[in-house]
Amino acid sequence: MDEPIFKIEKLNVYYGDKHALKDVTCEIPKKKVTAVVGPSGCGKSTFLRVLNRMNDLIPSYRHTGSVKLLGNEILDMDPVILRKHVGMVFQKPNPFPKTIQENVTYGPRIHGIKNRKTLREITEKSLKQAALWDEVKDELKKNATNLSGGQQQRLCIARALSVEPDVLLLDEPTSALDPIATQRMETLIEELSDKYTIIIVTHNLQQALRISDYVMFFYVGDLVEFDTTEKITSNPRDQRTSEYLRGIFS
Ligand SMILES: Nc1ncnc2c1ncn2[C@@H]1O[C@H](COP(=O)(O)OP(=O)(O)OP(=O)(O)O)[C@@H](O)[C@H]1O
Repeated sequence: MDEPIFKIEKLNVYYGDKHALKDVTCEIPKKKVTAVVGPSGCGKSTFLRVLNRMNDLIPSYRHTGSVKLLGNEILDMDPVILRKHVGMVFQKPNPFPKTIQENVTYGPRIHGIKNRKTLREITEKSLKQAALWDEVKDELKKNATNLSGGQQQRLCIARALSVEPDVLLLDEPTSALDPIATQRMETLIEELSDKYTIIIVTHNLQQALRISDYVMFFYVGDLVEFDTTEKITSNPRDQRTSEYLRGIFS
């Protein structure tokens, strides 16, 4: 296997006394789709949010152990730089109440890009990658909040892609979308995985199995099993994984 994008060793996460992730050790492969699954409250979102330090602002939060992005300890990195490499898209589409173009160029501007032509090129490239360009190319100056839910979510993907990250973290990105928008998003995720590492939390097990190359199964803070989707579905090692996949609990 190539060098993993994330190397995680003995990661323990606490919110006050709550031990939310227990001794998690794993390596996340580059340019693959890894789905994070498990019952409610097992630590999926916590795990995802560790990876770009989104939990840092929670006063009761602390973690021990090591999380390395391409060999660099993320706690030693400037969070702004970390988040340039590790973008995130949330459950509910959350475009800024600004124009479509301003949404996409927000990140590049923060990172010092001012040239208008360059910003226009980034806008087009990012919107094309997010499969939204054809729908919005004539209305880049319109307010993003007028877009449909599915379009807003693809705009959030374009906004994340505009700073050329290595990793996209997706936290239940389709749970607020209708079935057609969900299907478009799934196709998009598959396309993007040629260029980006994608780590997706989803409650929808069928979706996880459809779109992922690897599956991580968490249960009450433990990483019970992490393997290729094929192996996990055909021959899970742990009985809890097998029962979860068979829908015995959810
Ligand atoms: N800000 C917080 N403060 C205290 N406890 C928290 C906080 N966020 C999460 N937890 C707790 O940590 C555990 C893991 O939560 P997390 O949200 O990561 O689970 P999850 O698997 O993503 O759940 P769900 O599928 O319901 O979204 C839960 O017991 C939760 O109550």
